Amino acid sequence: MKLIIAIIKPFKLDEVREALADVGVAGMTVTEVKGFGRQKGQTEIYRGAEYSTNMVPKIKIEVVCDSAMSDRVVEAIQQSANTGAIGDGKIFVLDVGQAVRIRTGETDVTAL
Ligand SMILES: Nc1ncnc2c1ncn2[C@@H]1O[C@H](COP(=O)(O)OP(=O)(O)OP(=O)(O)O)[C@@H](O)[C@H]1O
Repeated sequence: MKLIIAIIKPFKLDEVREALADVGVAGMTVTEVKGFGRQKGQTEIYRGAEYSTNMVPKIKIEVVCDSAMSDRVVEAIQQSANTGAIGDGKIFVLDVGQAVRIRTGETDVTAL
């Protein structure tokens, strides 16, 4: 099994979710996060003064899937989250040792 972590632009979430459903992803976790890549330098006004902030709102998607479908999941995210502009995000792929469905005790791929 693989854990695929994707950091994407928030407005791309619906499109990415649909693309993941199309390749057979059954579940995912979504978190609102902040981060920066190479773009940095975003500015914001607070009480009339301009402040530089390096932290840009992003969405983090976590998907655990069978290793055999990992490449398809990564491709679906890369294509659906892509605008061609800076800040489109990153995808990380990690190995997963174990999964358990709490309700039934099913394990590994059958727990996904
Ligand atoms: N090395 C990293 N480790 C963890 N998270 C990262 C890393 N790089 C980027 N991120 C996350 O991904 C988000 C988007 O990164 P971003 O797309 O700006 O990266 P980039 O390398 O500058 O690419 P681009 O040139 O396309 O902007 C960041 O806001 C941050 O949350």
